[in-house]
Amino acid sequence: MENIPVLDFSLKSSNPQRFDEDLGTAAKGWGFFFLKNHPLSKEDVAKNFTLAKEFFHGSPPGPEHTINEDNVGYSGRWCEGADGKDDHISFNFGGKYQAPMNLPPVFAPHYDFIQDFKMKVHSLGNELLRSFATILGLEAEYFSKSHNQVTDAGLTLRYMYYPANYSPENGQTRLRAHSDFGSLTVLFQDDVGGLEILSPSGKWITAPVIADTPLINIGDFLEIWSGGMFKSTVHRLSFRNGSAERFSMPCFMSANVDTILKPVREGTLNLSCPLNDMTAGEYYRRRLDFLHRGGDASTTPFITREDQPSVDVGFVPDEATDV
Ligand SMILES: O=C(O)CCC(=O)C(=O)O
Ligand SMILES: [Fe+2]
Repeated sequence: MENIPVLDFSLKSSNPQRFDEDLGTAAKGWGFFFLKNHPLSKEDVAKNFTLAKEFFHGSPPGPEHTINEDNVGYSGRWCEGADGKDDHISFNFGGKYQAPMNLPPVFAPHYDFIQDFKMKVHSLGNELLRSFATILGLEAEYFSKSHNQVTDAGLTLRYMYYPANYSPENGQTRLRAHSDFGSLTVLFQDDVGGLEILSPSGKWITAPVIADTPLINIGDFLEIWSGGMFKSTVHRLSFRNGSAERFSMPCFMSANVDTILKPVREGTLNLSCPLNDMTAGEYYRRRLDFLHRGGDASTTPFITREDQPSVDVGFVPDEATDV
């Protein structure tokens, strides 16, 4: 039985070398890990879920799609992907700051709270980026200095809702197989669970839910910078977990828009992706266009690795195993 690693963030101060070793093993193997003893408060996380619930229960699921190019706004049911068939709804608070008066009434009074929470998740992400740089033999600030939350791309907070009475006949998936296209993702989920992850041996595994313990995964940028050493692992949600509604909150950390996407060491890229020194901003924009604005798959950068299926362009229907 394969298990997703659980890392202890308290080691980062008490035994940093051990923490970095564990992080390196997790990043090279699964590309996913749980993080216990992290600095984000239960109360803050719970408040975000309360806001998300109030918003999604209050506005009827519909096809409206108002998400803008800064990744801010509402993305309606069956709207995402080239064929628009994934069954979920989301509200994104993109990296750039948004004026509170443009927010839906449920969120507007909590503008400061949401911005503050994004800053806290971003600080945690930067701590992890310092470890990733150290693991690669780079100065600790190598990655974190190109991740600015206030002046640049920063962190996108996404509230996600998977309705209970979903309709597989309308779409095939709740969330199709994909890799995340930023630097790293911090995912909070409710106790329904159901996220499926492609394991190092190529099996779909349903991730367990561990209370107060976010799941963190490597995104495409870190995979590229590390020359493919750290894995940006494919994950999905399919229609096999009963009919319970589900809420989740992924937080996507991205790099400053002008950061070049190429391996930190010349000639080490062991994955395939049409990059040509593309910037992080351009990569992100093209993947967002594909997701939200019917972008052309042939001009969208997707990573392919020998051990992972081609992603974002269809459903991979084989069953997952619970762990
Ligand atoms: O809802 C989830 O648990 C996963 C969300 C996710 O993978 C994404 O939005 O990229
Ligand atoms: Fe994802």
